[in-house]
Amino acid sequence: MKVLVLDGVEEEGLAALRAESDIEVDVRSKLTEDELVDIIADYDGMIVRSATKVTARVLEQASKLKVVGRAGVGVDNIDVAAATDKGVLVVNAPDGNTIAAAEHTIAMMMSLARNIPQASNTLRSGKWDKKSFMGVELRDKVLGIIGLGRIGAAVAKRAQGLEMKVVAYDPYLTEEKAQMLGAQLLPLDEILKMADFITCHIPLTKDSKYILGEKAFSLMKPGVRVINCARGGVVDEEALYEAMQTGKVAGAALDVFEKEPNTDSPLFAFNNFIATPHLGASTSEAQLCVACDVSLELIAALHGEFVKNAVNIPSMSPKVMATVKPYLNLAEKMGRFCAQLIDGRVNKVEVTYSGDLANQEVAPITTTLIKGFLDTILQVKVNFVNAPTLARNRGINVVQQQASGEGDYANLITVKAVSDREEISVAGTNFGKVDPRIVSIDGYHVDAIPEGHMLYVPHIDKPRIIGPVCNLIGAHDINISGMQVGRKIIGGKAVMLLNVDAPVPEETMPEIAKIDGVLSVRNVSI
Ligand SMILES: NC(=O)C1=CN([C@@H]2O[C@H](COP(=O)(O)OP(=O)(O)OC[C@H]3O[C@@H](n4cnc5c(N)ncnc54)[C@H](O)[C@@H]3O)[C@@H](O)[C@H]2O)C=CC1
Ligand SMILES: O=C(O)CCC(=O)C(=O)O
Repeated sequence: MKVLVLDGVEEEGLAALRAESDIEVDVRSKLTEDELVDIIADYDGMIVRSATKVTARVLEQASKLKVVGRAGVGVDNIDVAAATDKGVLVVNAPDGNTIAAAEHTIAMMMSLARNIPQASNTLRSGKWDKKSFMGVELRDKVLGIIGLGRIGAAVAKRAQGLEMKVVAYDPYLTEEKAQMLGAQLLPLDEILKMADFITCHIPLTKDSKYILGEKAFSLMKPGVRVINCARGGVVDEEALYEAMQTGKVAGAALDVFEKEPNTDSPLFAFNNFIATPHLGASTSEAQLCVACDVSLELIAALHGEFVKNAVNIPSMSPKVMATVKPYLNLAEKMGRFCAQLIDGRVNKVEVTYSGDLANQEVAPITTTLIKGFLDTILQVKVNFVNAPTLARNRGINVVQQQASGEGDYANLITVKAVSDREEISVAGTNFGKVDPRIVSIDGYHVDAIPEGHMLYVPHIDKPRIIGPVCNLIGAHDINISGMQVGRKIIGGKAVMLLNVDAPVPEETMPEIAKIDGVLSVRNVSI
């Protein structure tokens, strides 16, 4: 497998990736979109920082690509929706650069308070000017943090060490958590009115775009200082320009811009404006950390194992992972089995969990079952990433439910598939920890190992059915390795499920179907 590494990802952090015998690492300097489009079909994985744009056009050509890794937090340079549609996993490395970004924010705040970059420039140009650079202290000042996540929390902790009063706006955080971090949660408007320093630590979303815009600046306290080390577009640069022009804002520090790279912002005209070229994560420690983290995620993803920091599939704690893992094989096989049994356009797949699974986090099992189901009927590559979207796009309503009460099995997954022609149900369980079995089809008990080639023959429960079916299969020199028959009442409908060493030839199927008492016949391959 080949992994393309761009944007100067720290070389030392790629060691784990390079150590994998089946992975070849190809480090390139920056590529244009056209260059990327030309070569991307050769790669199974890629790693970027923030410079490379992984666009829908690039992904369109990425026929082998399984995973895009972001050595950092923000994935706004990756078209995640297009990746999801294509079944490409997107992973990030959200923890490694938290301290770097928080320290950069504190450095920006101190620089704003004490005019350090400007004073340094003046001195280097030969002027010993003390008068122009009167500063302010941080002690007892109010710091307003917008977004109290990983970085916001690390900034809060450091600001308290500087004896600042920390207030925060984060509508997705509980009061208790904010209290633990030593910050008082307040509505945004109140923060804007009271803060001496305001710093943003939120992703750029449709809700957060221009969160510091014209209205916000109008509410701010005169003499406020504003910092953005999160994402360009969170601060409206035109509105900031106006607020600096009027003197409302006493200083601003931006590490990130709406358009990057940005070397000619009108804001550069203000002496009380400080800028760095998206350096928040640029420490050797952070770069090593994110490169190591993302390399491990790529190794896991390329080997089909679970990743910790997936952006476009629900993330799973190690505890949930340990619980669901033994059932994924069973679920995928059940999905495949069901899809091959049902006729017509499927519009609903209902998955019910009981026994041990009744109280577990089962969503990943459902996704795997749907993956197995769709895999057998679609030409496109189906995986854990795009299975839910593909099901939705095909009008398949996936319902997941957990049964209450005791059942006959320690764990049981029941799938009911409904089409415009029929409805079928299949139940399966794991014997021991990882030994999958189909234990019921449409309520008929069986005990079949779902693997290899199988022949499903619903029939009437009467003599001279099983023998003739087996004779016809044997006449084709096909070995039968397992057989299950299930019925509800003597002489009623019954089902027969055979494990065979090769698929029964299609031309034999009508002969089997003609046997008196056979209701239908179907090959199933797992
Ligand atoms: N300048 C740089 O080099 C770096 C920038 N970043 C950026 O910093 C930002 C924060 O990163 P983390 O703290 O790791 O993320 P995080 O996900 O841990 O925290 C984000 C916080 O923002 C809150 N939030 C989301 N939308 C909000 C809104 N509209 N209003 C208020 N709060 C909102 C969330 O509830 C969450 O608590 C990201 O955009 C990331 O890309 C991260 C690392 C380096
Ligand atoms: O990789 C970088 O330099 C930028 C980091 C960043 O912006 C992020 O992690 O969101």
